[in-house]
Amino acid sequence: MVNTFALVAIAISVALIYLWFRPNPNNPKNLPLPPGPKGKPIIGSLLDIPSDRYWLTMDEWVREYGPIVTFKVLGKPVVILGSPKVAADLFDRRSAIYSDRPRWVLASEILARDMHTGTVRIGEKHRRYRKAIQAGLREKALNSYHPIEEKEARIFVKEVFTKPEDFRNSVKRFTSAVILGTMYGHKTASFSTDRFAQRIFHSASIFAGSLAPGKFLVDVMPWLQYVPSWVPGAGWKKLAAQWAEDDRVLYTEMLEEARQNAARQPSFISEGLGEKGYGVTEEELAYIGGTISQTPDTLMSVCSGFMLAMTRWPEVQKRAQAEIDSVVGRSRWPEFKDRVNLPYVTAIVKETCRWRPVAPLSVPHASTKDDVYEGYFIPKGTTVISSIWSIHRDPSVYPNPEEFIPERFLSMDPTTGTLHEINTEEGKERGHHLYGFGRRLCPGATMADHAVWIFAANVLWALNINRGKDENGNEIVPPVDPMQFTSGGEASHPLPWKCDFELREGVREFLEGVQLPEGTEL
Ligand code: HEM
Repeated sequence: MVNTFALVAIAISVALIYLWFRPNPNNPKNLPLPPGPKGKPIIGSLLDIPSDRYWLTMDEWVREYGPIVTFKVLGKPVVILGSPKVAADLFDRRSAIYSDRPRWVLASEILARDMHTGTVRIGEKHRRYRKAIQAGLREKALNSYHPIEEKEARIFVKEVFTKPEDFRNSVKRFTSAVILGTMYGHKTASFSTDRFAQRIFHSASIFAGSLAPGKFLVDVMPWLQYVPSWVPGAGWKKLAAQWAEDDRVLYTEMLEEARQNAARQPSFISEGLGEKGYGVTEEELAYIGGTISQTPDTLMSVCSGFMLAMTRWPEVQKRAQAEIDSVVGRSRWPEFKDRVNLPYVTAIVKETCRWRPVAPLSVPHASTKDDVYEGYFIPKGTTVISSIWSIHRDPSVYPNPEEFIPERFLSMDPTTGTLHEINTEEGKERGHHLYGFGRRLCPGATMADHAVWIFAANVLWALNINRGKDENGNEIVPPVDPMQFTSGGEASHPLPWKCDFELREGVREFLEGVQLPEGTEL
């Protein structure tokens, strides 16, 4: 009897040892994971990732271990891609494998009820949502948004000149007005009085916060979602349910507003309603709109980054103004049609996106198949992060990466002396990777780029952004190191800095012609 038990115990032990150590049939040579920090037993590198500006830690790992790094959290590998080549190899060239998202219980399943285009898992639903967005953002629609974008950029100039102390809210108003106007046909009043503007920023900050790695235990231990909310420590469930309900109400209200505005101002959402729509249900359309309504926050960060760079590098500002004055002149505002003749302004926008990327770690992807890359094994289900911060600092692609150098995106024709846009090899048409990669590439990238460009062109034409002064009247050079940018969440914004706005020649009379929407408080 004892012998039988012993034999069974031995057989089970041998089977378990075999199962534990057996070679993975997809990794018969037992290739290693990409190199990286060892971490601690069981928890791995969980405690090595600070809650503050964690992209800087990941960037240090890239510098130490190379352009592809692995760290582990509770036994699960996370891979960081830290060069343009590696990111393009995996996310673009192997997009069939690397286009899923990790499972986010709080952000995706609870808050977004599995209908957020950016967090939904790869598959039929994701394809349908992307198709809907692409249908809504086709070239004709993007061109029809130009009058709204141009008008809002001029309202920004008027507002910021009148209330310079409140310029951060004016930037928020500009980006909200562009998105709410084009997506819903909504006329945005002041940031503080508008019906939707503050709510979309609030919703975006909760959503971005809920994506922060390790912030909510339920993402590490999904079973926690089934613990009743009266159990000590499960109070987060009530809060999450409230956030989810606030978002549902907001998205539904905005969709209804688009329906009412359809005749006066057709919009992305109104075009998607009804039988001819985009092939999604009305509820899904509301959530697609909801996903997009979170983008004023990221747009605001790029526009503020541009203003900070102009304060810090006045010589760049002057050169751009000289280009604008020679092409546009002083008797009209810059328009989209000028873009082709303003390569230096375009290069400033690109350099802003490269220099201080608003999403320094982009949005994580996940793999759906075991894979081998450059002698390393990457198992199915691995979370793969593109460290845009590191990618935009690869000195072989972007020499002197800490310097703000728009010229890196330009070449000069030696015979005519005219400037032309050039793009870096892996950055393809944009020259940077702010908008991500592959099948998850931001579908709003062109629209976002238009909004930032028209903002930059109009601000440079109308205003000098001057440095603030200290109590002795000396100019304050604004600090621009990474600590001057907010931490946490997915988006990083410049912290407040001192600057002044001065109207350029002949602009005052143009401001009189800028009509402010009803409800605007100046
Ligand atoms: C400066 C502004 C913006 C930035 C920096 C930005 C950046 C990004 C990034 C990094 C991603 C993830 C890419 C990846 O996973 O590889 C993304 C996804 C997305 N963006 Fe944007 N975006 C901006 C504006 C917009 C706008 C204006 C729209 C729509 C009009 C938009 C719609 C989306 C959607 C729907 C996704 C999810 C795509 C997917 O997962 O398939 N974004 N964006």
